[in-house]
Amino acid sequence: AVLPGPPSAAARVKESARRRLREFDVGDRFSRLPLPKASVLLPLTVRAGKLHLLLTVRAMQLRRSPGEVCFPGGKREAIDKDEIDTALREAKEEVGLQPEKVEVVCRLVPGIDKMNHVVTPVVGFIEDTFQATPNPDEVSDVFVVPLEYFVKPSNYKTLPYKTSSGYSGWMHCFIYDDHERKMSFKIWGLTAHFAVFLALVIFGKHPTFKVEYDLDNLISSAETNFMNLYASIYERKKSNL
Ligand SMILES: CCCCCCCCCCCCCC(=O)SCCNC(=O)CCNC(=O)[C@H](O)C(C)(C)COP(=O)(O)OP(=O)(O)OC[C@H]1O[C@@H](n2cnc3c(N)ncnc32)[C@H](O)[C@@H]1OP(=O)(O)O
Ligand SMILES: [Mg+2]
Repeated sequence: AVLPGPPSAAARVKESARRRLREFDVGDRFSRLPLPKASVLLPLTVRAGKLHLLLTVRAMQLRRSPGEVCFPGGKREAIDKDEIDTALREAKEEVGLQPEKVEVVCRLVPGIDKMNHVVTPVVGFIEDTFQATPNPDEVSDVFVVPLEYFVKPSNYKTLPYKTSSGYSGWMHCFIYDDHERKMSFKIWGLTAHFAVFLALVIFGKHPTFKVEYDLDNLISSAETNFMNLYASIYERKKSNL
């Protein structure tokens, strides 16, 4: 019999990421919150020995967030049995990614979008050979960014935000220059929030900018931040009844 050889560099990069990600899996712990739901897929791929994230640019004719950078994803539909189903269904619709070509690793702590959807990030590995076929109704472009950019950016600023429920904070804003394609992409808000958290989880080191987490207790501080935001919306919803 042929013995398996040593794992390739790419396989080792994936294995250490997988291990870190599993420690942060929230499973279905946030699945029963009484707010509408959406999911995004955080598609990870290894290129030239480094982890990269695939992102999309939303079509200009979309009603919500036209032209903004986001992950493949969308609102939950009745046929979806969980957050993972939603993310995979949307990724197929938007960029032609076949669900069976995704190795789903975990669900991370959710965020909340402008419309008060609980948005669950689902992390999965995709093949380095994947060629996106953007659905022009929803996606105008697809690009990849080295995951390390989200802890060590060369063009970064913060922007203030305040939700309608009165919760305020800072959001990250990255400009990523894709030198090969001679294009720049602005990644901010909820999408940047997920990308930064993913990079913190996987690399376990301090970023070059300030974050609203206790980095020594990343899991619990991420959950506390989410629950504070959630509580501000939930309290407000109740008082509007
Ligand atoms: C502390 C805790 C954390 C909190 C975070 C703090 C950080 C920052 C907070 C800052 C907070 C601010 C947050 C910021 O914004 S920040 C600004 C930067 N932008 C972002 O980060 C993007 C964030 N948004 C998203 O990722 C998505 O919107 C999510 C995933 C939330 C929803 O997904 P999505 O929006 O993608 O939903 P969809 O894919 O189901 O549907 C999309 C639309 O497409 C229509 N459609 C479908 N099929 C077709 C078709 N064939 N032909 C034509 N049209 C078609 C369909 O009817 C729908 O239309 P409509 O119904 O919308 O009109
Ligand atoms: Mg979408």
